Amino acid sequence: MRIPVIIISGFLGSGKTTLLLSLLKESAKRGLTPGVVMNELGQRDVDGYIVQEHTGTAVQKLLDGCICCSRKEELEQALVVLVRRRPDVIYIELTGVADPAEITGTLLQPSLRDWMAHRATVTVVDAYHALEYNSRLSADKQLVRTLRSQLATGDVIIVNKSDLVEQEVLWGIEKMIRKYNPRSDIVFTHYSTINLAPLLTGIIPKARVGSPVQRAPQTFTSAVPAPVATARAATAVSPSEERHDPSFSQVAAVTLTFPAGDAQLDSHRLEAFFDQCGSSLLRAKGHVRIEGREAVQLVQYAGERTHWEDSSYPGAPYVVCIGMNLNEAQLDVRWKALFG
Ligand SMILES: Nc1nc2c(ncn2[C@@H]2O[C@H](COP(=O)(O)OP(=O)(O)OP(=O)(O)O)[C@@H](O)[C@H]2O)c(=O)[nH]1
Repeated sequence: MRIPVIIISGFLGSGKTTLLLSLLKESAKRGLTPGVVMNELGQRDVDGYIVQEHTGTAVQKLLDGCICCSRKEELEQALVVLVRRRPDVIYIELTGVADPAEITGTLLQPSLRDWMAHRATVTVVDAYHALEYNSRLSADKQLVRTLRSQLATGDVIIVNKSDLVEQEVLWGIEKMIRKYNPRSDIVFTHYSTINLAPLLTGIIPKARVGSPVQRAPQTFTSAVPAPVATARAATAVSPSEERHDPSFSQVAAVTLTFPAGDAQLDSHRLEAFFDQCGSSLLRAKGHVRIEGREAVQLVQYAGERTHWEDSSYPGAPYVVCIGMNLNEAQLDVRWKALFG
């Protein structure tokens, strides 16, 4: 039986990793061994660390560029490696600027097509920004096309962060989605909480192949799932080589590091730093040391909001900023001033 592949697509900060974490927890609950491929625009593996920290799942990481166009061979190689481990299901989380149609094409390569089969593409939409992105990103025609393709190719479209908008906005988003995709399931969520059963129905652990397939409800309408225990699996990390390919579209990532020593940041100043970047900053994330806080902080800036969380990240602190036409030199000057 070919390994089912679920592709998670959606723009920057929409809630893809949040969905992946739910899928991994649900997989653990079902006794499934998942294989995970994650792609990051930046050089640092922020999301991969989050996944390992929360679920202990082995992750194939492809950093510093988008696998959708220029780096398809790397995805193919990563999948070939994964297949050898015989996972029950494979999840591929794309960068926010990747076109999922390109990835389904890769799955049909001779080296892969006998081993895996595309099961579904789930596209996550950020309800807070969905309606304004068309105009905000209009200077980047390639990106606008990609965002439309993310909608057009989604078998399931999750309109996430619905807690941040009014009902009328959700209706507007539904109308926009239907323009590009008349057939997908559309689910309105917060924290990407959907009924995962339709995605995972029929996928059974290898050890149980031959036993009857469990029936599951066929609707995506979700209730909040009960907390589940997550299995700690062996962690296999494949850091990518340092590469400097241009990102797909005009969106690019800049990595900012801390000065040597025990430098710490003031959390309010870091939030102001993000805010002052204006609309050119689409996403920022990293692991930082913050004054007055014992634990390393995972900082996430998405949708003009900054979220903080304790982390056990052991490495050198950093922040990855992702945006359109970011002025790297200016950013660097402002960043250094934070430590003054
Ligand atoms: N208010 C709110 N925040 C959310 C929701 N879903 C996710 N977030 C937060 O939004 C931020 C981005 O979520 P991620 O799941 O990392 O988004 P992503 O699409 O994986 O981001 P990138 O891979 O960096 O593009 C995190 O701080 C999440 O906690 C939601 O429904 N409501």
